[in-house]
This record gives sequence, structure tokens and C-alpha cells, in this order.
Amino acid sequence: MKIAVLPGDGIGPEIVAQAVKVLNALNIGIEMEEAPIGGAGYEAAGDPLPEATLALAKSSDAVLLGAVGDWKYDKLERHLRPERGLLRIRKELNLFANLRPALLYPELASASTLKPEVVAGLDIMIVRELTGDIYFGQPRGISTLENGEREGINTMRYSESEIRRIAHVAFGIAMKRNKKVCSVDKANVLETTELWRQVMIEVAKEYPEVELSHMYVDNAAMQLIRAPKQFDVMVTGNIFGDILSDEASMLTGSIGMLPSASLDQNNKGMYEPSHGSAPDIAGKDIANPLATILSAAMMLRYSFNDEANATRIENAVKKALAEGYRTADIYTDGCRKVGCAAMGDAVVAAL
Ligand SMILES: NC(=O)C1=CN([C@@H]2O[C@H](COP(=O)(O)OP(=O)(O)OC[C@H]3O[C@@H](n4cnc5c(N)ncnc54)[C@H](O)[C@@H]3O)[C@@H](O)[C@H]2O)C=CC1
Ligand SMILES: CC(C)CC(=O)C(=O)O
Ligand SMILES: [Mg+2]
Repeated sequence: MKIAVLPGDGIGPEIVAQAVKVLNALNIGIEMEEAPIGGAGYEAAGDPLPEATLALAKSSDAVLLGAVGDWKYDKLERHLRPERGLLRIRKELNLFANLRPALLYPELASASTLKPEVVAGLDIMIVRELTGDIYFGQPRGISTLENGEREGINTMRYSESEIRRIAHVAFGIAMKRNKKVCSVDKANVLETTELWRQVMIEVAKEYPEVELSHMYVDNAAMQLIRAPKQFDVMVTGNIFGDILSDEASMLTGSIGMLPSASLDQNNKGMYEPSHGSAPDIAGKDIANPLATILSAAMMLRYSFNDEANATRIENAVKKALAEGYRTADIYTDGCRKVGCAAMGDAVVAAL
């Protein structure tokens, strides 16, 4: 098993170091090679996705990523901004299926923004399409109109085949869970998502045991806060999934708890926390590394078919939480406040 380790920017190197520590502690012969991406790629090679990094990612069995970006790069040409490196690696590796499990560890019930009875037992799988939608659609850009004012353009596009393949991923996951899929769209206004809904209904016919429902995204954002346990598998497009998953993370206590897997057709994948590079807390050893550690568990599950070791990591996280270890973002009274590295150590000790 060879993995490409791409720490990236901001808190990326700190949190990835903890996941690497946990993978090494498993002692299962994972070979790792590190390469720069994002701002770090720009500093090293003038490119947010250096060719050598892309080559390493392509030749590895899986990729572990921290996060990219920092306000200080906002002045760069758009194509050089760190986030473009991230979008490009997702596209180059064809990672169209982004799985973001919003799972509440019972130990964190009091850290959730919602009342314990509203979130107890919360276990939602958000399936976000990752290589299409308004983040990739052409035309895009900022141009000057005839009257001299500027206009910004992005295009929301989905082809039928792109919708179909993410639908199959969602229904496949639902078959292994509670056979319920809620497709989130804005089909009352956006043709792109009207097609999305049509294709979801067509694909659902191949999964007669799965109950498919539809919800407009504005309502879904509200329902996630009102009664989140009504959801089991949610499937949605790139931008809605981006936003709803950040929202859902707070139900689990913190954005620092939400891992993700980004998969291609063959489950080759890139694994990264759902959050960004958090420049506001970078370099202070206070970031929560659990989303990254849990992403490493997803890597073992999806790319290496190693359910046993994936579960070992998840149980170790649970044990560290049960022992009271908390980073600042999930700290509540009476717990043991620790930094990023100490949280990584607590998970390793629990292993
Ligand atoms: N996948 C990626 O690499 C992503 C990169 N970004 C980039 O990250 C940079 C910062 O973006 P923001 O909008 O501030 O989003 P962010 O997710 O980096 O941070 C939002 C808030 O959550 C906190 N936070 C995030 N991760 C945390 C963790 N592990 N532990 C504790 N607190 C945590 C941050 O301190 C901040 O207050 C930008 O350059 C943005 O483009 C944003 C989202 C995803
Ligand atoms: C570049 C952004 C689309 C990254 C992000 O916010 C995400 O994937 O969650
Ligand atoms: Mg996001």
C-alpha cells in the first residue's frame, strides 16, 4: 500500500502529521511519500498542483490530504490560487464521489450546537458530487460589459451521466444502510437540478427497495437544524453538498470532526477532512486532527478494503473521547483540553 501524503497549507501539516502517526502505529506496512500542494505547491514549484505531486498522486494507491489555501494567496492570479490546485487534483483523479459522514460520537453530544435529544444517534451520509456543477462549469470568468461594468460568470452544469453515476453511489450506499435516500436540489428554479431530479427518479427504479425523497436545498438547510435525524443518505451536487456538509458538521460538535472520502469509479480515493486550512489557528497546535484521522480510517475502508483497521482507528478515536481528551473546538466543562499533537498521541495510545 503506497499513499501520497499532501499536507498542504495552514493547519494541513499539523493535522496530517497526526493521521500519519496513527497509520504508522497500526504497523501494517503502509509506504508514504510526501509532496506539496496548494500554497505549498505554489511556493515550491510555482504551481498549486505541481506536476510531480500529480504524478505521485496518480501512481499511489490513495492520497491523504490536509487542506489548501490561505488569505495571503488571494492576490495571486486566479489560476494560481491554492484552491484551483485542489479542484484540479479532484478532476485529474476523477474523484466524482465525495462521502462526508456526519456522525455524532455520543461523547460529544454536549458539544453539538443542537440539544442532545435532537442529535443523539445522528448518523448521516452526505454524498456530494465533486467534479461537476458550478465549480467546474464553463463559461466562467470576470469580463467587462459594453457599458464598462464588470460581470462575473459561473455556470451550473450537469450531464446526465454525471448525475447517474453519483446516483448509483448514493443508492449503493443506501442499500448497505437504511435504504433511504434524500436527494437535495433546487428543481423549482434551476434546470440543472430539474435534470438532477429526473435522473434520480430514473435510477431509483433500479433500487426498488430504496425509498427516494426530494427536498429543496433551502428547506434541507433548515431541516438539518430542525430535525437532522430524518436524514440517512443525502445526495446532492457539488456546491450544495459543500455548504450542507459544513452545516452538518456542527451537529457532530465541530467542523474538525467531519472526515471525507473522494472516490473514483474504482474506489481509488483521496481522503481529507471536510474543513479548510483554518489560517486563523494555523501553527498554534490547537486544531482538531480527528477529521483527518477519521479520513485515514475511511482510506483503509474504501481504498484498501481493510474494515478491521478502519474500525480500530474509529474505536481509538471513540476511546480518546471517552477518556475526556478534547481539542479547543469540542471542549466542554470537565474534559481534558489538549492540543493537536496531544490528541494524535491520545488516539495512538488508545490504539
Ligand atoms: N479542502 C480544502 O482544502 C478547503 C480549503 N479551504 C480554504 O481554507 C482557507 C480558510 O477557509 P475558511 O473559510 O476559513 O474555512 P476553514 O474550514 O478553514 O475554517 C473555518 C473555521 O473553522 C475552524 N476550523 C477548521 N478546521 C478546524 C479544525 N480542524 N479544528 C478546529 N477548528 C477548525 C477555523 O479555525 C475557522 O474558524 C481558505 O483559503 C479556503 O479557500 C476551505 C475549505 C476547504
Ligand atoms: C475549493 C473548495 C471547493 C473546497 C471546499 O470547500 C470543500 O471541498 O469542502
Ligand atoms: Mg467546503
